[in-house]
Order: sequence, then C-alpha cells, then structure tokens
Amino acid sequence: MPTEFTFTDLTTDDLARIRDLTETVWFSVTPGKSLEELDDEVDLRHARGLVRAGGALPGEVEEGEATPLMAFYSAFDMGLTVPAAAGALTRVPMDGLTFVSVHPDARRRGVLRAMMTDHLHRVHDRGESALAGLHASETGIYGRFGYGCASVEAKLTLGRGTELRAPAALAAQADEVATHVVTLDSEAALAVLHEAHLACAATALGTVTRPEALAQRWFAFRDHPKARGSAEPRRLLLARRDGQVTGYAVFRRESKWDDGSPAGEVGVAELGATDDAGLLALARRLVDLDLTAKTTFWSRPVDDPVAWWTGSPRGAGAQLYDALWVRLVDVPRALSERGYAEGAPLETVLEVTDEVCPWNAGRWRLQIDAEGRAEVARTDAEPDVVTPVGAMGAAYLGGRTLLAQVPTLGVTERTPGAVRALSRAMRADREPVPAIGF
Ligand SMILES: CC(=O)SCCNC(=O)CCNC(=O)[C@H](O)C(C)(C)COP(=O)(O)OP(=O)(O)OC[C@H]1O[C@@H](n2cnc3c(N)ncnc32)[C@H](O)[C@@H]1OP(=O)(O)O
Repeated sequence: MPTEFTFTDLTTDDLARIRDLTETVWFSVTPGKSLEELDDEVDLRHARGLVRAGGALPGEVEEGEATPLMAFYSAFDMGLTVPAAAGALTRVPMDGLTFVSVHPDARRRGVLRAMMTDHLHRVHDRGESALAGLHASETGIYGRFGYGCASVEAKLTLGRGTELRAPAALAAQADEVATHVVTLDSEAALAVLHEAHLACAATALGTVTRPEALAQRWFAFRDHPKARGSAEPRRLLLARRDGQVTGYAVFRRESKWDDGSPAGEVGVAELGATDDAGLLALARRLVDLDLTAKTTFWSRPVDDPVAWWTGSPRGAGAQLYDALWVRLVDVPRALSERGYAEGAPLETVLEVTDEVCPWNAGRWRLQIDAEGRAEVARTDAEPDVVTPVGAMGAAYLGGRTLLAQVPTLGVTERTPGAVRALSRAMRADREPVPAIGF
C-alpha cells in the first residue's frame, strides 16, 4: 500500500531522539520501566523511525539538534514454544514488536498503519521468522493488522498462608524440592535465571524467550529504582532437586504496615518450573513470606495448577487479560513449523485473507499426517475453510480454538465439519502460558 510516511533505519546517533520521543509518548517513566537503560534495550537491527516532515517546529529542539522523530518502533529476536508433532513442543523464532510509538502531534493520520506495513514486510523480507508477536497496549489496535490474541493471562491474588492442596504424591515430591533466594543484581544470578528460563520454555507451551543478547540486561531496564517506587529490587527464588535447578520465580516485596501489623505485598513477575513439584514448592514459599499479607502472581496460564491448588480460579481471585498477539507473516512456513494433534490424517484447503501481507492471501493445501506433521502448499482447489489471517494467529498456540473464531473473527466453512476438524487438529493439550513482558 503506498504511504506518505517513509520509515528509515536508526543508528546510535539517533538514541537521543529515540529517548525524547519515547518520553513524550510513554510519559517518561512508565510502570516498571525507565528510560535510563533504554539505549541498551533498543535493538538497532530492528529499530526504525519517521522524522518530522519539514523540519523541527519552534521551541522543539536546541539549535543544531536533529529534527525530532514522529514515530519509532523496534523488535526483539525472541523464541516461542509451540505445539510439535506427537504431542511434543518445539521452539520457533518470533519477531517481537515493541516500543510502538507515535508522537501526539502525528496520531490518527495513518502513521501506525504505515509502521505496521513497514515492520511486517521487513520481517518477511528478512526471512528469519515466520511469526511476529506483541503485547498490545490497548486491545482494539492490532486485530486490523492480522494479529490474533493467542494466549490469555490470569492474574492471581492469594492471601498469606493460602493452602495449596495438591495430590499427596505430588505434595511429597514438592517436599523434596529445596528453594533459595538470591538478589537479581549479579552476573551469576542473571545467568542462572536465563538458563532456568530456557529450560522451563522447553516444557511450557506459549513461552516467549528473551533474546540471548539481553539475558544480562533485561531487568536493568525493567527494574530501575525510579520505576519500582517503594518496592524492593527484584529477587530470584530458585527450586533445586538433586542439586539441579528445576524452577525459578522473579519476585519482589513491598513493605506495608496496617495498624502495626505487617501487610507487605509480594509481586511475582515470572514463575516457571520444569516439573509440577518444583512449581508447587515455589508457589508455597511465595505465599508464605514473612511480613507479607498477600501475593500477586502475574501472567499465569488459564489452566494454572497454582489457581486450582487453591480450590478453583475463584479461590485465587483470577482476573483475565489478553497476553500474546500472534501474526503469521509467512503462512505456509508458520503452519508447517508447528505440529498438530495426533490421530487420523487430515487434508484441508484453507483460503486465507490478508490485506497487510498479500503474499499470504489465497488458497493453501494443508496435509497433516497421523503423527501431526504438516506440509503446506499453494493450490487452486476449492477451499474447505475461509479464514482471516488473524484467526490463524489466535489459534496458532492451540489455546483459543479455531471454532471459537467463527463468531469472533468470521472464520467460515465451505465444507461441513471442516472448521471443527481443523480446530481439533490445532488444539493443544494444555493452555499456553502467557508471554513475558516485552
Ligand atoms: C507492541 C507495542 O508496542 S503496543 C504500544 C502501542 N503504543 C502506544 O500505545 C503508545 C501511545 N499511542 C500511540 O503511540 C499511537 O496512538 C498508536 C501507536 C496507538 C496509534 O498510532 P496512530 O498513528 O494514531 O494510528 P493510525 O492513525 O495509523 O491508526 C490505524 C488504525 O488504528 C486505529 N487505532 C489507532 N489507535 C487505536 C487505539 N488506541 N485503539 C483502537 N484503535 C486504534 C485507528 O483508528 C485506525 O483505524 P482504521 O484502520 O479503521 O483506519
């Protein structure tokens, strides 16, 4: 689509302009973030900007300074754990869009539309990843660009000492798990955290992994003293079994007193374990920290055992939010990179509609074998299912079914039963875990 807005690459010379624009758009220190570490955070391989047309306006810059940016975005090289054949999981590359920023003077003139076209076409041209993903600042923005919300996150709030009731055998295994707390401020702690993050990602559908290059720096940006207010610096709780790390939690406490009684609050930003015993051991410690009254677990999957160990999601005060929005940038590659449910082989023809990435539009034959491996090829055959590309993104992780996208995104079937058959093939055994914040 022709556009009057031309985005260009940015370099280290542009970092001051990036900081200025980000500060204007995100009101300086946004919750959990601070601009002081922004330079390290921006991956200039992905960073693109739009300069104010016609030069700076009166009062906007000091003499000799560059014309301000009107828009900016960047992305991270991330991984995403998706369903594989035969009930397994696999990690595929994902281009994680971030810092989408349009200057208040330039809003609602189509700059974001030009930005999204620029971004998605570049991801396609680079060919490193068949998927793009993001967290949406507001829910109504990204569906129009072919993204579908693929995972839902639950926020759980548990009172101090909440009993987590698990089957006796699992509780006994959890008793064998040792845990220890370290401060998340050393190379050693960050290295252990990254290793645990990757190990957990291999076992948890939907996990988004941090870029290797940011493993040591990720929390510097997100845990700046100005942004954390009166809470303590982030800490790491590790689970160990036979000397091996089997799980981790990133948390912090905020000291509070209520009429002389301790009422501290614990916020758990990340919690993962390679087995259920590790998860139970970590969760039990996190709901029983001294001088606290409640623990909030952010970003939990909707089938989280932590919620059910309290009795039900109601017992954990569950509140739901949209988590990762997934966009198929290369439909045939994305559909063959993931696996499908085992069972009878399935052959179906999809007609995909996609205005932003026209190379995806048209008919695709999807052949799934009994193990759940797929081959995808162009075809002229009549379609069994007609779907907007966003519905394939919503169903991609296997949590939100394709069938559920019939009333919401307008998936239609030309062959009776075809949507249900594909929906079942795409369904995963567990709900995806929500993505880390990025
Ligand atoms: C992945 C991330 O980084 S999420 C972060 C997104 N950024 C922010 O929230 C920061 C503050 N906001 C902004 O910078 C801007 O207002 C943006 C990026 C949200 C929108 O940029 P704009 O240039 O104003 O959007 P643009 O004019 O291209 O609008 C494109 C379409 O999106 C719609 N749209 C734009 N913003 C919103 C919104 N907040 N909610 C719903 N729809 C929206 C427009 O109405 C338009 O709709 P159309 O397709 O029917 O014409």
